[in-house]
Parts: sequence; C-alpha cells; structure tokens
Amino acid sequence: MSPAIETQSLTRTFGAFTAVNAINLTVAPGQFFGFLGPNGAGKSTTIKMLTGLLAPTSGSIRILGHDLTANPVEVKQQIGVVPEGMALFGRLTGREYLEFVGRMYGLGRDVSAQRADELLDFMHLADEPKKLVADYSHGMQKKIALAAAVIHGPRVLFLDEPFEGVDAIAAGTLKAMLQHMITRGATIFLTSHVLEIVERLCSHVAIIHQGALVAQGSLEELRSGIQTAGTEKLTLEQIFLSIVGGDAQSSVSELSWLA
Ligand SMILES: Nc1ncnc2c1ncn2[C@@H]1O[C@H](COP(=O)(O)OP(=O)(O)OP(=O)(O)O)[C@@H](O)[C@H]1O
Repeated sequence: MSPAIETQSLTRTFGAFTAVNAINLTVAPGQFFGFLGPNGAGKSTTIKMLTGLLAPTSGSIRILGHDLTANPVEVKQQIGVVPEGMALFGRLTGREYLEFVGRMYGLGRDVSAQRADELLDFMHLADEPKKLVADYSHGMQKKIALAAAVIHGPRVLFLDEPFEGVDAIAAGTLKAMLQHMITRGATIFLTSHVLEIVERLCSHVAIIHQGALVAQGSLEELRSGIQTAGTEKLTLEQIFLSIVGGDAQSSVSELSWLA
C-alpha cells in the first residue's frame, strides 16, 4: 500500500532563507502522526505545502500515492485541513458554513445538511444557530474549522495546532473525533506544542529543527535512540528537548535585571 504521505527532498525558501530544507517524510496509512519542532522550525510551512496551500521550491509530495503537483484535485478531494489561522468564512452561521463547505466538496444538498447538523451536535455548537462564525469564540472557531475539515470524510487529515487556545472540554471533543477517525482507518498529521497530548494520541512523530528533519519514527524508536543513565521511560518532552536542545537555566541567568 502507498504511504499516506511521502515527501522527497521537500524544500521551501523565502528569498535567501530556507524554511524547509530537503525533508523526506513518510507517514503510513492509519498512523496518528505528530509533527513537532520549536517555534519557527518549519512546521506550518510544511503543512501548507502538503495541503497545496503553498508551492514547494523543490522536491516532491505524494499523498495516498498521488503526486500533489500533478493531481491536485484528486488529492484535495481526499484530504482535510485546518491550517494555521483557520481561514474561515466569518459572515456565515456555523450551519451555513458547514453546508457550504460540504457543497464545495461535491456533496449533495441533503447529505451536506445532515452532516452539518450531526457535526454541530457533536461539537456542541448547535445551541446558537444564528451566531455568525466571526462572532464565535476562539475555541468555537477551532471546532467549526475541524468540523469543516472532516465533512467530506477525508482519508488524510492535516491539523496545524488543533488544541491551541481550546479548553479541556473542547479538547476532549476534538480528541474523541480524531480517535474515531483513526479507528475508521484515516491518517492524521498534526502539529502541536502540547507534547503531553501528542504523546497520548500519536503513535509516530517527526521532529523538524531549523528546517531540517532531525528525527522520525515511533515513540519507542525515538526513545531507544537516546542514551540515558536511568531505566525510567523518557517522556516525549524529554526526547524532544534532548534532540532540539534548549537550556532554559542559562538563558534565564542572562536576564540579570529581571526580578
Ligand atoms: N511568507 C514568509 N516569508 C518569509 N519567511 C517566512 C514566511 N513564512 C514562514 N517564514 C519563515 O519560515 C520559518 C518557519 O516558519 P513556520 O511558520 O513554518 O514555523 P513553525 O514551525 O510553524 O513555527 P511556530 O511553532 O512558531 O508556529 C520562520 O523563520 C518564518 O519566519
């Protein structure tokens, strides 16, 4: 079976700056995949390229066996995305927005309406049917963005920081939906700085640092690549810090003027 996501030497430059540098990513179908990296490492730039929102400077992307550049429509019909900033249509109600997105994906009027209702119920967004998406709170917007990303039943879902600014109840709802999709055979590729959530949800991770892929594999594979003195199982946070560095103590000691 083809990988769900496969890149070869994927690169994106902005002028003289290389944001993503020749990365080779492989995500198998059905994996719950966490894409990690410090601020500015290149995660959002990579997701934008994988979903056709930003053209690569060089390299190739295959999604479910299809070359994204050669078959953009075929690929886009099978993927869902919640990009950085969510890109919602604010002047519609949640229901109007979901129905509109469903119709854009080619669903019939009735199917779009039924799925919109089910998703609004599932996301606990059905109580205020007249409210415009622009007037939703940040967490509500995250939920409607995820609902819109899944209305056509995508086989691969890309999520840029889905848990950012989301309360514990909403996070529980989002996690339940994602787990449901995984049990139904979908592939999920997400970025998150909340490493505890990634550790709980994801079976595989990759770490990008200054545009380069510095680790990729199952959590166990990453763990076994790190030498430790003790026998305690390393957390994902410990793995992450040991791979991308980060010496908080010495940085703080430089701020001698700070009380
Ligand atoms: N349109 C652009 N023009 C110039 N530089 C850009 C552009 N988009 C991204 N970059 C730069 O590319 C680098 C990677 O940015 P990106 O948004 O991919 O990082 P990220 O890993 O998602 O970071 P964060 O975790 O902070 O969201 C950064 O240095 C950023 O400033």
